[in-house]
Amino acid sequence: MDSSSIHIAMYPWFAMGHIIAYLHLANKLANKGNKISFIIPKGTKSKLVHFNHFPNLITFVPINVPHVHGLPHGTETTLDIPFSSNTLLMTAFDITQKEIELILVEIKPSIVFFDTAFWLPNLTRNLGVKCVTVLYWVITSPSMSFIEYTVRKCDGNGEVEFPASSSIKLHAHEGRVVDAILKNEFGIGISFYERIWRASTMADAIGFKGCREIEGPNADYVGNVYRKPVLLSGPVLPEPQTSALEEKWALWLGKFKAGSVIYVALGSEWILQQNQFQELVLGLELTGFPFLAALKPPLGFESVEAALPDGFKERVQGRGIVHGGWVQQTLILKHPSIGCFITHCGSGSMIEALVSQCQLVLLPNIFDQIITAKLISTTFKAGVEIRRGEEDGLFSKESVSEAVMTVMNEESDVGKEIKVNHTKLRSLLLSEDLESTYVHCFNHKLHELLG
Ligand SMILES: C[C@@H]1O[C@H](OP(=O)(O)OP(=O)(O)OC[C@H]2O[C@@H](n3ccc(=O)[nH]c3=O)[C@H](O)[C@@H]2O)[C@H](O)[C@H](O)[C@H]1O
Repeated sequence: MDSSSIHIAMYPWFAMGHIIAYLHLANKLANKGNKISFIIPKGTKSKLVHFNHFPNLITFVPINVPHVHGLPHGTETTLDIPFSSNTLLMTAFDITQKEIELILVEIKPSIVFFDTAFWLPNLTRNLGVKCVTVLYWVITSPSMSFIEYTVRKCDGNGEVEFPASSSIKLHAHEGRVVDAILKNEFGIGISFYERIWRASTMADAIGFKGCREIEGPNADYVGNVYRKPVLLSGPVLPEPQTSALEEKWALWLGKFKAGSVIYVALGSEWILQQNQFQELVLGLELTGFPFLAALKPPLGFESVEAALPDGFKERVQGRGIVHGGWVQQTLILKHPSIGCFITHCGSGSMIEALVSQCQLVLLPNIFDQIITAKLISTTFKAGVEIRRGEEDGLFSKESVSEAVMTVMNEESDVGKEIKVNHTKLRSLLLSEDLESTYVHCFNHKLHELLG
């Protein structure tokens, strides 16, 4: 490798949303001539190869996911388990410390990117070579700064000025989700926030997927709180996929007029309870629009078909599909028939949503998605949240239908406003030099970290 090239190792949390986002970043950094060693569970590589655009510069390093009591055998990522089991997978993730140390000693990277492995920086102290660690969050900086401010506001030592743009008001049910981040165990004997705090304290620098033009000074706030250098990679837009949309979806979507189909996907982790699953699909039926919902079967069900309301499949025959498996989301969002995307606001899906031409309906689940939904719906008015119960956070078929009809009625003031504001964000993200400038500066800062 020439002197301008860096050997970077990456070890993201075992969630497809993190792994895919890291691989998108790996492509951008490989495009700058860097060599990437991408450490992932051995069976997960097959799901990723078509995302890898620089096979000679990005090497997948397979590891075994240790078995932890309570985890189904063969579990590798959060895609394989209900959200409630994520803490067990995080325990397995923490047990990989020894294997990770052996890998790092062998490959001797100059920089390691990580996100929840708070113990990783310590492993790099004994490699015999200078090795810098970057805590790289794919969770948005407004979400992280909100959490940090919430903790400090409670501690009464919010000495660092909090970005006013993020003064976000949460509903009662949302507040409980945020509290869970601070209190619930995520891996043995440690909360998710404690994990964030240790990782942020131990890392040499803190990176974010995002840009100040959208997220404001939130990344700088987090850097100030931890007194660490902050690196922003920009939005890290997915490289065009090398594969084509599966024929069955291309043919089915091709039956409908442009902009008329609702696409629903809630990321790789969210498994709805049956009652909410049914309210969601009944809400789609109520809209009268064609729809494609890619959802995981509700808890306790082997298939989405088994969980559908009575008579639903017959009523929507030819107009609506509820699919229980993985779909090529970025390619579906590009299809001209898709006019509305109901998204859970995961950071990967949100970027894909913003660069799409769909109207956006927002249905967040976990804490960072809640903050992202507020940013898009309230700050930018580029999407509409589905109304939910203040205390229980439940939505109804009526509230699903109401949100879709609001954005799909482009004659209405709200529909027009959403479209105009979304187009502004899309133009910003796709503007000629935004991403290239961020990636160039990010790469330059990595060199600066190496001294
Ligand atoms: C960072 C963190 O990752 C988590 O991952 P999750 O999978 O839920 O969501 P995304 O970030 O949208 O990631 C999901 C990724 O999987 C892709 N996809 C998903 C479903 C499908 O059927 N086909 C696909 O191609 C999608 O295109 C996206 O790139 C949490 O959300 C968290 O809130 C988020 O901030």
